[in-house]
Amino acid sequence: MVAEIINGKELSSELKLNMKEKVSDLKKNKIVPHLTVILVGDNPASKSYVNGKKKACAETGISSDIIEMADSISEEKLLSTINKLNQDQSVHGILVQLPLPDHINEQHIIEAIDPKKDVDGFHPVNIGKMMTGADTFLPCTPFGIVTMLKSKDINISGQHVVIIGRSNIVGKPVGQLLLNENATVTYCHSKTEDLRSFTTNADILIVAIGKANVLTEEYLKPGAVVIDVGINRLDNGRLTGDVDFENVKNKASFITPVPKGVGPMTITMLLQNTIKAAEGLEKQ
Ligand SMILES: Nc1nc(=O)c2c([nH]1)NC[C@@H]1CN(c3ccc(C(=O)N[C@@H](CCC(=O)O)C(=O)O)cc3)C=[N+]21
Repeated sequence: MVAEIINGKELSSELKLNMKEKVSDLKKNKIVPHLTVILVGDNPASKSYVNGKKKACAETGISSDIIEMADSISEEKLLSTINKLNQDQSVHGILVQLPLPDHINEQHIIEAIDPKKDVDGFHPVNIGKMMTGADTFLPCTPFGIVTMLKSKDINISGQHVVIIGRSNIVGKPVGQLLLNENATVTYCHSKTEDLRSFTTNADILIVAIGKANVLTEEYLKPGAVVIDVGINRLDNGRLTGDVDFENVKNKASFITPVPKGVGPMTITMLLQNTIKAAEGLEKQ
């Protein structure tokens, strides 16, 4: 068996066509969806991701701006910038690019963003709503993963999903979203003993380890769906996931590539959330 590839870049292009229409409808009603991204410091990876977001906004007609701040900025200054954006009626979505410098408390920053403008879906209010299955901004990477599975009509209900990774932005919320879809969810992480005993029972395996090419075929049940959330830059400049794609592709039924997998879907779901913010949550 050769796994079918779930191409996140192509799916993103299709979804963006739809979004473009929604944006032009909003513009007819004099609403121009606007995303403001705050970028602190000059981490090259962060800069490149932020540019990707800006480009994707432009493709769909969403207006965006980037506020760049020095690495040495104080937490107070960043908080006051967020406060101004919270008050600004023309700004629908606010995204503070993570990670932040060590002297800034990320949780303080996330909690300062108006939950109605929290297009990352990281605010505790939105996380709480997500857990209860209420309508809210879903965190972009988990939302993208669920959208990819549904695009291929992959059954989630009753399936055993195993997640490797328990971060607040990927592992934990993707488990909640899939639980809401009636999956049976197992969380594994760096302290898990005998990882293979769990992963070889997974119908859907979500890999967010943060190490290049470490997930090989002996961790898989034949026919499993493999979602690779990793983005690792190799010394030769190439991007690769946490999954050893070539090694796994003959044992899985579906697999997401890196690049052109989960990454582009993360950005596309950010656009979707920004449109939702512009439409106003209560209207949905
Ligand atoms: N507040 C916040 N929200 C985020 O959503 C957020 C963040 N901080 N910090 C960093 C991570 C990472 N992230 C990616 C988005 C798109 C690609 C992406 O499009 N990747 C392309 C390749 C891009 C390239 O070539 O560099 C791909 O996989 O095909 C990757 C990574 C969003 N993040």
